[in-house]
Amino acid sequence: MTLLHISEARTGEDVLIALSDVSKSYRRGAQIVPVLAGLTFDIRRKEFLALMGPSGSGKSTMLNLIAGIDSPDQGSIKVGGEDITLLPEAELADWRAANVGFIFQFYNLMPVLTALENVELPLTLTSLGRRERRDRAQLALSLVGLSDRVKHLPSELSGGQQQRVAIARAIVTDPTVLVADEPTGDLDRQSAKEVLEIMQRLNRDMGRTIVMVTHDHRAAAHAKRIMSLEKGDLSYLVEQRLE
Ligand SMILES: Nc1ncnc2c1ncn2[C@@H]1O[C@H](COP(=O)(O)OP(=O)(O)OP(=O)(O)O)[C@@H](O)[C@H]1O
Repeated sequence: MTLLHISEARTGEDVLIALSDVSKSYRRGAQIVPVLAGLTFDIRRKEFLALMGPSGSGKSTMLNLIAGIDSPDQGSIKVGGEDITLLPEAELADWRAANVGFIFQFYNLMPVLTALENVELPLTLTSLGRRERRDRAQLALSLVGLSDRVKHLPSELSGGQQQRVAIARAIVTDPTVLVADEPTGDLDRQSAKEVLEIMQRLNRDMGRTIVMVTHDHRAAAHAKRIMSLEKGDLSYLVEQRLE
């Protein structure tokens, strides 16, 4: 394991996501709070990146920018060569639906829908027919080991199982990138391990690009690369390569 400065780690090869001079501040009353200041770094295709750092250091902000949920004040964010900061809001929403799979800490499943219906939901925005949607949702659920739970409601599933349904929902549209914000934050150690092993498999065996925010070193150890966003010096990132 080596520790190196981010600028030395940039190879330029097979870059999927490129942040260039990205800054973001929030306004709190009359005060402007800078969160990200001139951040430049790349995420390669098929990367599994864990983003760590102290509370309030801007991890979720950065994830939201990469996912097109939020826009920077300055700088460009290119995903697959397309600068998403230039897209108007309506186009950005379409871009997100087609390119980003979200995994949240508290699963965000629809309580009145079954596991299968939850996974099918993002496909209702596509032109796929009913049969095709169902087949894809079933396949996604089988990839997370839940073929025998398709008809269960979220309330009939454990936390770990609910998060696996959420992962199936995130991959069912075949997105360009999976973003996960504290995906194991609400899980016991065993369920967390199962969820992380599924994410690892999606990355290693299926070439999924994953960006995961986590506080947990055990969770981060499942990634291929760990970056730490440091409070105080917001543009400084430390990278640990785990390969
Ligand atoms: N919508 C918002 N309006 C105002 N301030 C915000 C907003 N979102 C985030 N912030 C502030 O920006 C800073 C970074 O927040 P962010 O959620 O990105 O940090 P984080 O590293 O993910 O923290 P945590 O680990 O606690 O989730 C914090 O000081 C937060 O209070």
